This record gives sequence, structure tokens and C-alpha cells, in this order.
Amino acid sequence: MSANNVKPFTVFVEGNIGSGKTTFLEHFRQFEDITLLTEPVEMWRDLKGCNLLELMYKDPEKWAMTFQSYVSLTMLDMHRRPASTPVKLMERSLFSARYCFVEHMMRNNTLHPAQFAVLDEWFRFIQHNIPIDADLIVYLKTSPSIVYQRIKKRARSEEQCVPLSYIEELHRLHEDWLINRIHAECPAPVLVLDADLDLSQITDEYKRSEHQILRKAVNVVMS
Ligand SMILES: Cc1cc2cn([C@H]3C[C@H](O)[C@@H](CO)O3)c(=O)nc2[nH]1
Repeated sequence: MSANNVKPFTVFVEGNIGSGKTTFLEHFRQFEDITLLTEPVEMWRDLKGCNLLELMYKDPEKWAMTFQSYVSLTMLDMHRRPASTPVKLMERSLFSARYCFVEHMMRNNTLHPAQFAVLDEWFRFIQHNIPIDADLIVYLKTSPSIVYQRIKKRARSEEQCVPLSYIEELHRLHEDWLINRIHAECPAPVLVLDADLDLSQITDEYKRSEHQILRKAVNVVMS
């Protein structure tokens, strides 16, 4: 709850791997009225000395369930984390966990149907028993070929084996969820930004969302 005990205006920042979510979030670090929760990748890379991210990429059939279970726990922790500011920006959510990553791993049989069923039951239970809603989703829309080049350039070691086909499938799943709305539960209105733009041009795109987010923040504070 923010200072005046009102739920903060909550934004999920969603997009493919390499779509610029961290850069987008860092743009908002300049505002003191916003709490930023970036993806806890470092927790996934070091759980009691185990690099679950690396294990998952190296042997998906063996580790996808373990990895996605822990990702969901860390995302639930972020959803539940109180914010003392009128606005809370989160990098990804339990929704992209379920509708993009877990969905992909089920469709390509990285997750056994029994494992998928367990993860889906957890998602449904949380969705019906714990408030994890949002007020806005910012979707950093990208072209798979562009983010694939960024991933190569970024050279995050665990991702070097990621094929373009995986990025294309994740793109389709983000489009199905956020644009084609195939899942009934889309938790909030979606603001689509053109995240193919390179860093020099993308600030104007950020400013478009800045206005919408900060204006809402004023409403929260005034309410
Ligand atoms: C919610 C959620 C985020 C997330 C990220 N990842 C991977 C994609 C990237 O390589 C890395 C950091 O986003 O973790 C995943 O496999 N499953 C996920 N689920």
C-alpha cells in the first residue's frame, strides 16, 4: 500500500527476451514516485549456489519444471511486495510466466503434461485466491529478428544457445496474449510501444507511456 494506504497504480512491463524491458524500467528511475521491481534474474542464477537459469537452458527437459516453479515463486513475491509510492512498475508477471514461457514449454514438450498441469493449477489457485492484478500493461512490441541480434550482442552467457525459433515462438505467444487476447484473463489495458526502435529514438516512445503512467499516479495520490 502506498503512504496513504491506497493500492499503488501497478504496471506490468512485458515483452520478449531482449525487448528492452530493463532499459525501459531504468528510464523511470528518475521519478521518486515510482517503485521499480526488475526481474530477479540474479536469484534465478544463484539459488543456494545453483544456477537454475543455466541448468534450464542446458537441459530443459530435466530443469524447466524446477526453473519455472522458482520463477513463479519470485514473481509472486514481487506481486505481493508493498510499495510506499503511488506507482509500482514490475518487469514481467505471473501472467507472462504462464501464458508465454510455461505455455511454450508445454507446447514443445519441454514440460511433461503432468508438470504443466501442476504449474497451471498453481497459477489458477493464485489467480483466484491472491490479488495480483495490474492497472496497465506496457507491451514492448518487437520483431524477433531484431531482439535475436540484441541477445547475441548482449551475450548473456546462458542465452547464447537460444535459437531464433524460440524467440519467434515467444513473440507469437506474447501477441496471442496481449494483442489477440486469446486468454480471457488479460489483467489490464495494454499500451503497445514500438520497442524495435534503437536507444537513440526510443525515448519518445517512453515519453508516451510516461504521460499515461504519471497521470494515473496523480489520480492514485489524489484519490
Ligand atoms: C515470468 C518469467 C520470466 C522468465 C524469463 N525466462 C528467461 C528468459 C531470459 O533468458 C531470462 C531473463 O528474462 O530468463 C524464462 O525462461 N521464463 C520466465 N518466466
